[in-house]
Amino acid sequence: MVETPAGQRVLCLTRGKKSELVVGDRVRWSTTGDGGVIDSLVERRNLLFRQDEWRTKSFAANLDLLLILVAPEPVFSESQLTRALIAAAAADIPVCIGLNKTDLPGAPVARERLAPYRAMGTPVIELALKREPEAARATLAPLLAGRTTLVLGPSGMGKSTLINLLVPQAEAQVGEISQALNTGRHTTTSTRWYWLDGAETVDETGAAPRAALIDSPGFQEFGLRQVAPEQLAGLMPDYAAALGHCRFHNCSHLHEPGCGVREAAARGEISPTRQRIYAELFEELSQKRW
Ligand SMILES: Nc1nc2c(ncn2[C@@H]2O[C@H](COP(=O)(O)OP(=O)(O)OP(=O)(O)O)[C@@H](O)[C@H]2O)c(=O)[nH]1
Ligand SMILES: [Zn+2]
Repeated sequence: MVETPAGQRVLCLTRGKKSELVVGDRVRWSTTGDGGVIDSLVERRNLLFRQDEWRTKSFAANLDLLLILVAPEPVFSESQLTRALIAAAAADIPVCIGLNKTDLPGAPVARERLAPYRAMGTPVIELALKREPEAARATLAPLLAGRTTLVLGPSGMGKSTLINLLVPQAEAQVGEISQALNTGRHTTTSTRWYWLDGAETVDETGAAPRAALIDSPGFQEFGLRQVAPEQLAGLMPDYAAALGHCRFHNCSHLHEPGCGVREAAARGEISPTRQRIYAELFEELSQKRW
């Protein structure tokens, strides 16, 4: 589906067998009368994707912000959060963590788990999308204004609630959480683009870029095979801040003597959980590629 600058939506075919197009792409296309055909892709500003051993899965292109939703319940995986942050850093996309459901009793623990992220400079906002929708709207408005934002989050964190709050006409379904499994059902099955109204700002040229939200389906695995192990530390802000003091230039920061990163970690500048995730990722990304 291609949208013209005038806002008309045209159903287009692609040339060739397999389409590599993703939501957020800009394309050149020709009309075929009742529809259109996509001729070419305009070069992407950025592309957020995950990659495992077998395949690459793109989320969306040309993003201004990645908003990662987490919540006290279901308990979010710090490994998944970190993977999303690393993928965004690798694609040069600004990030923000949204802690939702702050009305729940587990909020202080979740807030504590996010402290290392705040400390390393990752913006964290607090939301209670269901309980305090107007406050959530006020918190989100300046963040989303004039930008294209991809909302990412494991199932059950409140993605659909957020879309429904900001895009009243969206028929995004709000999934009822599966209490028994302590996991949400996957109710969002395709990536969708929504224009946001009422969040307009004027840029330096006097134009008012419209705000847009992209809703993507939940995911189980977040492969980072696009990242080489030696790139990893540079893409994790707490690790990156400690770089430049290792005895060996190709230090893995795992076991080498004279490692400035491990010294920083020993001083408490890198959380134990982040150290564990780094070690796991380093190992995973060092495995032989087929
Ligand atoms: N207590 C509380 N519950 C919330 C809040 N926001 C959302 N929920 C609930 O959390 C559950 C999951 O919310 P959804 O918006 O469906 O989550 P989702 O991330 O879209 O999940 P999927 O549709 O499974 O991908 C629903 O039962 C919501 O009512 C909140 O601020 N506080
Ligand atoms: Zn080191």
